Amino acid sequence: MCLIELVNITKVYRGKNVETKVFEGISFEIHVGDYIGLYGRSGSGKSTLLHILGLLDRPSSGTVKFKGTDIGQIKAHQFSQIRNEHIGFVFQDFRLIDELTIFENVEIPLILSKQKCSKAVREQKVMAVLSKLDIQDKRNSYPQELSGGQKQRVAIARALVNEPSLILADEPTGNLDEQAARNTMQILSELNKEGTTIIIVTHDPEVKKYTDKVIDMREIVAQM
Ligand SMILES: Nc1ncnc2c1ncn2[C@@H]1O[C@H](COP(=O)(O)OP(=O)(O)OP(=O)(O)O)[C@@H](O)[C@H]1O
Repeated sequence: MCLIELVNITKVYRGKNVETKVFEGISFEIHVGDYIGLYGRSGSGKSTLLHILGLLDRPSSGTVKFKGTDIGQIKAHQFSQIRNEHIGFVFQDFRLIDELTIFENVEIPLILSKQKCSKAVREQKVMAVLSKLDIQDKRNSYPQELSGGQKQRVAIARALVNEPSLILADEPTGNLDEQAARNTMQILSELNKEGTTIIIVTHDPEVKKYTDKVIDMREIVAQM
């Protein structure tokens, strides 16, 4: 089943003096259950593509369909609603909020979700993902009190709490030592086995051992 369909996508950044065409006329599909590594050299457009797949940005032209819905045809608030409910993000620098506890950080997507749930349900959902990621004992700690690997587990818990169809991970192992990186990749593999579609942007060749498919930016640009 097709989760995301990109048809004839072009992305051009128009600055004051410079116009950068990142890619032109690319088409491909992401299927439910895919575990994809997105590779390419620095500046090749990986983040740009990830932002389009994650509904953080729109292409300059072409069609993006998410679960069959043409996202070019929907209003801005629906666009962010689909993103909130269906997509979880994991970043290299974790992006946890320092002023909030681990519990509160993981609770954020539930508070932002349009499908409001009670405090008791939020508590139950947050504790379930914290336990799944084996970080429940840190619920009252603050991000700066955790190791890099623990922070990334919290970030994965936050990405998961809304039970998204898709997880997009931008260099998730980039700030981790070898052990924590392996642990993070094992967690993502488990989630994929449980049915979550995952796309990982990476420079790390080790990640290829885990993913099932590769999107190489060189091939995408070669389509142009
Ligand atoms: N907001 C922007 N405005 C103008 N140009 C941009 C913008 N964002 C990215 N670019 C340009 O688009 C191209 C692709 O950038 P992008 O960040 O997608 O690459 P990347 O493959 O993710 O790189 P890296 O691995 O270094 O993060 C680059 O030439 C970059 O300068």
